[in-house]
Amino acid sequence: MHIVIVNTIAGNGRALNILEKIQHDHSFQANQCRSFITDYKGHAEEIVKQVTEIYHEKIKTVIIIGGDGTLHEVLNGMKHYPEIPLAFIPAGSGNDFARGAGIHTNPVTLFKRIIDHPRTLSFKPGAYLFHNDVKSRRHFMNSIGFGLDAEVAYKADNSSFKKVFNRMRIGFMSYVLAFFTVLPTYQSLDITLTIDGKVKQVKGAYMITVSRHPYYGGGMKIAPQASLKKDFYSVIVVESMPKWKILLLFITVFWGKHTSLREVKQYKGRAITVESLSTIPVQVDGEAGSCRFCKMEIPEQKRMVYFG
Ligand SMILES: Nc1ncnc2c1ncn2[C@@H]1O[C@H](COP(=O)(O)OP(=O)(O)OP(=O)(O)O)[C@@H](O)[C@H]1O
Repeated sequence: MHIVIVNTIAGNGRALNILEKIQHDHSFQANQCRSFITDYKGHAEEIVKQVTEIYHEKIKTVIIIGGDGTLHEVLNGMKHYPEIPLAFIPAGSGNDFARGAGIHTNPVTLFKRIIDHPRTLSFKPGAYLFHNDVKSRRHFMNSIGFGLDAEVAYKADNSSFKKVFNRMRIGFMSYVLAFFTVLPTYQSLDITLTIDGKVKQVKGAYMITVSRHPYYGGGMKIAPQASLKKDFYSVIVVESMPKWKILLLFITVFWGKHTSLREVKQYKGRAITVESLSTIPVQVDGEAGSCRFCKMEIPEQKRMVYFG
């Protein structure tokens, strides 16, 4: 049995169009595919949790049609079943995971290949927790960012212009606009950063990003050296710099050239902790919130992803 999870609002309705196309395909009808449509935020995670608990022995693949937010939910909904392969048909507005994993194929062809002859990628997602409580441990597959990027993600998600840009298929523009709104009043961060046991005091940083692959924010190449094939994180620290230089960073990041700026430092590690005396903005796979502590580790278990 193949489980297909569809987020109706992802990519401004693109996921639903893709579902309609693949439902008419012979592979869908001939291969015991059961589709589930999300009705609200967090629903994908609930559906997958229930379905995998009941049918885990019968499920061949969980196929997601949606954006990175849906993938994040599904990854966490089935974290107790790492042996069940995941497949991702990108239909969001940002689709950074698809970029990082090299998924480019057209959706119907991708679906057929997932069912018949999938190529596989075996990778370790990131694991994170906010309260040093292992029960609250969750997974992420793109990045966790602290500071400016999280503030921008929050602003973009809660803006009226996001829907307009998504409808025009230029979803990244909502981040561009949010960036220019947030920058003038943005306050930098004082953070204690620990990478594999080595402690660094980071004063006046604009942001710290911990990545599993290079992309975020709808195509910005924030961590050019990160790769899903490597079992460590790429950590980018943007130190204090004049605001005009932040603009330069914002332009060059689309090509991954921002790392040549003196204030941009790159590190790598398997166990990362970010701590602050005050509450700081954080984004996990694009979902914005706040925290004072975050621990990120590379888990033991790998997750199999099918793609075309
Ligand atoms: N029916 C629904 N109504 C409202 N929100 C939903 C519904 N179904 C899913 N969601 C939420 O929609 C959010 C956005 O979904 P998703 O990230 O998949 O799409 P996207 O934002 O278009 O893509 P990307 O993250 O790649 O930019 C997720 O947080 C998800 O929980």
